[in-house]
Amino acid sequence: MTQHTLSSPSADRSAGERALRMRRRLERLIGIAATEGNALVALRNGDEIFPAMLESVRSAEYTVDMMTFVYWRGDIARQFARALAERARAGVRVRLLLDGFGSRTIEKGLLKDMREAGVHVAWFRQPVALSPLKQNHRCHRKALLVDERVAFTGGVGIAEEWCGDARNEREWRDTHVEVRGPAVDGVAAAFAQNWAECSGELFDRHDRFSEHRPQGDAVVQVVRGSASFGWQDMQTLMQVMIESAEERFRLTTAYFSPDAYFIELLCRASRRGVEVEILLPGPYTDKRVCQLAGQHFYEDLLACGVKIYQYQPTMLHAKVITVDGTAALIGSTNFNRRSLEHDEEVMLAVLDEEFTATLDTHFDEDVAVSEQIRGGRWRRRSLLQRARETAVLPIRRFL
Ligand SMILES: O=P(O)(O)OC[C@H](O)CO
Repeated sequence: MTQHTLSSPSADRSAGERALRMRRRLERLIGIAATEGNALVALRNGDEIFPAMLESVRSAEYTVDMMTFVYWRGDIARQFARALAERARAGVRVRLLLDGFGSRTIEKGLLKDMREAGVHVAWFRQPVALSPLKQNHRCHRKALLVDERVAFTGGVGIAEEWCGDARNEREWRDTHVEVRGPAVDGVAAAFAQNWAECSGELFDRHDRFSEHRPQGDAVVQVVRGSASFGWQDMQTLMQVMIESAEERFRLTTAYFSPDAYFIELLCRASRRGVEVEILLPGPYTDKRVCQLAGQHFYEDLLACGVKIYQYQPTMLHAKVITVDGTAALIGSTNFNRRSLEHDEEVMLAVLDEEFTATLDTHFDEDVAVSEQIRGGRWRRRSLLQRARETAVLPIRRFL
């Protein structure tokens, strides 16, 4: 396992200044104020994530808003449907927003049961009868909001693949976060934006617009990515994080296929002395085409000194970044062009050393069961592998 320390006296002295600089860069370039007084809990893998989410739903007294890209099958899909339906029957306003592509294999019986119980279900851009221009823009946000006081976001989809504790290839590795405090509003706004498009309603009498009391010490900015042409806030967020790194930039992503611009930003960071570490899926990946598109850049990255690890036990689906032990990103955004340019996303930028340290510990533990890609060996990869990397190039802007 690689051990890292960031605790030189000068680093300690400047941690607060670095956080403030990062905060001001993000606030002025994205135009959304960060909030203070948030409490966050990092949840690792289905065994921690799903019980926390379900318990929260079951405790709802007023409102439950849930949006997901993936709602597939399995017992966990039925547990969520039952919990949402039960709350709707109890008089809670329950709204469920499903992406028309990502959730197309949901059991129709569950939809029927939820609707009969009073759950408001809406589809985000179902491919049937949708303009081809909109087909490519998916709702990739994952959010659960309960009673305006707690929000969850991260990488998890509702399907049996995410159950368990990453013990084998049937249990995916993922990270979610539970947040309380004023940052809940940012996640709520991400839900409201997509719900309004799909249902025609923005809010109703169940929304209390209650005030938030401080819940903790974390400073959080909630950044929304929205599908459109041109430069996106999500790209600004990534660029600021990379360019603000002074000592260490760590990226965990399920799908790594950015454009050449972001590869160059990573290389530049490494060249100026930042330890850049990238943790990606290995032998178990559900989208080999994305992996190949990213592998096309491995040689360039390795040549600049970037460290690349491939996770061995199962599919790695988390979307987490940490910078200098000071700041962290967590949410729905992959480090690919689909997330940075095409889809609706939501990401928390967290300025909190304790929370960042927890995610760094997860990173260390994941690296311990990963294989590092070595430059010499990678350069000797097979012609077939090289041909496959080249073959996916024409479609990489959609990955
Ligand atoms: O797009 P993500 O990162 O939510 O992952 C879900 C995948 O599409 C599953 O194939």
